[in-house]
Amino acid sequence: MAEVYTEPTPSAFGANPTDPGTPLPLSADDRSALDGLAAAFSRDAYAPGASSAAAGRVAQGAGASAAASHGVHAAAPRPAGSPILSVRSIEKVFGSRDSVTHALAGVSFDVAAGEFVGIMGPSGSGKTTLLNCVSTIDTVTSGHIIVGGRDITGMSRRQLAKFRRDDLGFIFQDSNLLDTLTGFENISLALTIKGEPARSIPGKVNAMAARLGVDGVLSKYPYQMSGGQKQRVAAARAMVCDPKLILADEPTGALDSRAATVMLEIMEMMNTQMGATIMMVTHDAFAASYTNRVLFIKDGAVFNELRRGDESRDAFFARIMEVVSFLGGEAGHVS
Ligand SMILES: Nc1ncnc2c1ncn2[C@@H]1O[C@H](COP(=O)(O)OP(=O)(O)OP(=O)(O)O)[C@@H](O)[C@H]1O
Repeated sequence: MAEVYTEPTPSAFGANPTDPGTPLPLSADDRSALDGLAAAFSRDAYAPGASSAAAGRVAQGAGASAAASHGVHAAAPRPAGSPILSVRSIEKVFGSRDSVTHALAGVSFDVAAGEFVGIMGPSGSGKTTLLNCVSTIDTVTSGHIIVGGRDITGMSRRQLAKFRRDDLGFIFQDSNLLDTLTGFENISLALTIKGEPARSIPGKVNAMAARLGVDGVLSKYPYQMSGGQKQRVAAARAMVCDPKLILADEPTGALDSRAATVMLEIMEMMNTQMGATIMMVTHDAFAASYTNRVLFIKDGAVFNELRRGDESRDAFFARIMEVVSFLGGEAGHVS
């Protein structure tokens, strides 16, 4: 889609993110947006009054000297091998008595550090339920989910909130950027909520944006960005806190084929060069062909698994399509 340039309106951090300027007071809208994002990052532990404190820290972070901003953050590549995620015999039952759905009926698998894993399966097979359980949006009926050696199924609400904030990064189909914040502010807010010292925030945001090719849109608001730019800013927001695991839910589902390809190449780079461990739910075999391994879910259970190995992406795509066709052929190449 052609990008229409609109002069950015002054933000709370100045128009140029590399020269943040004097922080302006946040409007009531900005504050309520901050409340929303803080709640998303830390739903249960979020305390009244935290928004203004968080906003203050964002403002300080963005206003810190640009010189301090060169303490560039880059996630250290993690060696593949040890599992970051272990899913053990999880079941999820919805409803009761007359109307019971076994959305997950004993799912087990591991995701090793440094893997990029795709989850595919027909509609209603349990992909979203699985993602929701790993992301702690939902709870399992039985079984265990272990992330970074800790069983999240036994955590308290407060521990879960901290876990989501510290250990997980999210990329949704709709970028879920806050409309009233610029790209810079959206990314920096993730660091602020995590408690990152204000002086190191601009450097980390600018460095991550540069790696993901969105340094040119940091002063723009989401409505001034293309769909692909928004997704890449969302990816930068997910990556900037160096989470153990990035969960992506149809990250290219709303993009045209060109923007989808750029996004997938960025995610591949996040995995291979920046050490991100990624689990991505997708209907799209083309998107899945960028991963190292695809797990196929059917009727709430792991039905098949394909590993890419040294295969070309095209060859992997062809094998994925064979399984998709066998399962009912609802996924395919983005047009
Ligand atoms: N809150 C709920 N209450 C009752 N049943 C549910 C609920 N959420 C999901 N289900 C059922 O669980 C099963 C798995 O749903 P899920 O959304 O995980 O599938 P999916 O593979 O993500 O599907 P799609 O590809 O269409 O998004 C389906 O039969 C669905 O109807």
